Amino acid sequence: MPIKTPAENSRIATLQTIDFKRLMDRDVTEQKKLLELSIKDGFFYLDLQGPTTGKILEDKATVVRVMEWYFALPEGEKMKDDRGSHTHGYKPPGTFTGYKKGSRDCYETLKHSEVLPGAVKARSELFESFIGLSHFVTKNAPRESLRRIVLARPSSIRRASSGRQTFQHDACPSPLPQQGLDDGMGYNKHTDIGSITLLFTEQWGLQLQRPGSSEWEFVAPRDGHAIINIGDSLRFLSGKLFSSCLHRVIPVAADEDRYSIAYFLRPENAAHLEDTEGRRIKAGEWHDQKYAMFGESHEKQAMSNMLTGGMEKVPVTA
Ligand SMILES: O=C(O)CCC(=O)C(=O)O
Ligand SMILES: [Fe+2]
Repeated sequence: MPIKTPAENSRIATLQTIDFKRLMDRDVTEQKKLLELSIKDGFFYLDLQGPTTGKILEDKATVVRVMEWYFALPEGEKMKDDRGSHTHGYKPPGTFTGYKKGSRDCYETLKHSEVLPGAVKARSELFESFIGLSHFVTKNAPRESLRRIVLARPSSIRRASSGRQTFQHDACPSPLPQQGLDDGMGYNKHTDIGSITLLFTEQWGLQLQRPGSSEWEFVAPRDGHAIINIGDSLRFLSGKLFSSCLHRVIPVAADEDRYSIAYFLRPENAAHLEDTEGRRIKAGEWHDQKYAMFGESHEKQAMSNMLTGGMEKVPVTA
């Protein structure tokens, strides 16, 4: 089935690409580019084509097929994996706010951090391989390069980190054709909590707002590439040098469900951060408080900088 694209007059983000292999080879030009992009955009493509990383792309395609099967299960089946947790298990749609004021999200997720959720245990070999590769890709290339370059601020970037894989499905609610696309709920604007997010999606829907801009731009899905974005924790650890770019997901087609896979690399819970308000806070506390905020009303969210990581106030960089 052809992939649905946004309306013709939509803005599409022009994002730069980092080559994974060059980063692994410690190519200084690529490291410099990564640093510049982390400061200016906080969002870029990661080219994963080639013999070293081909397996992650192969695994990803299979994982998407398993997700199509999983998310089509009856709600009661999926709820068996609901742990009421932000780090593992199933999260039903409507737990968070949607992108439109007053709406709830249409996003259901299956999260894995230590133990594979019951429903996908039978595919443990596939999931373990994919998760291991995601950790390798985020930790050994972007994070290591940033750490090496920002040696003037080595403190917490050097800390151990952990990761979590999230399998996501933006469900097309069944009465949507009657409601019209505008009522679709997507995923409300936010910055990511952790250090680095590795995102795979074959479909449109993701939008970003460049630091300092108020325009939403679509991020085009690109074969052979992951989308990387810097999260709040790494921005805080860099002394707010890096950008944790604001993004959201909106429905693009009334009759199309959307799938994405995110690997969230984050600092260990005990790492010290200084947040948007200058508060000293541990990474684990920032994680828990921000996740709680995702569930609050739009009014309450608007009263704090937490969801947007303070990025709405960052002036445009040249
Ligand atoms: O589904 C997507 O493309 C992005 C999801 C996202 O922003 C998130 O899970 O933090
Ligand atoms: Fe996100």
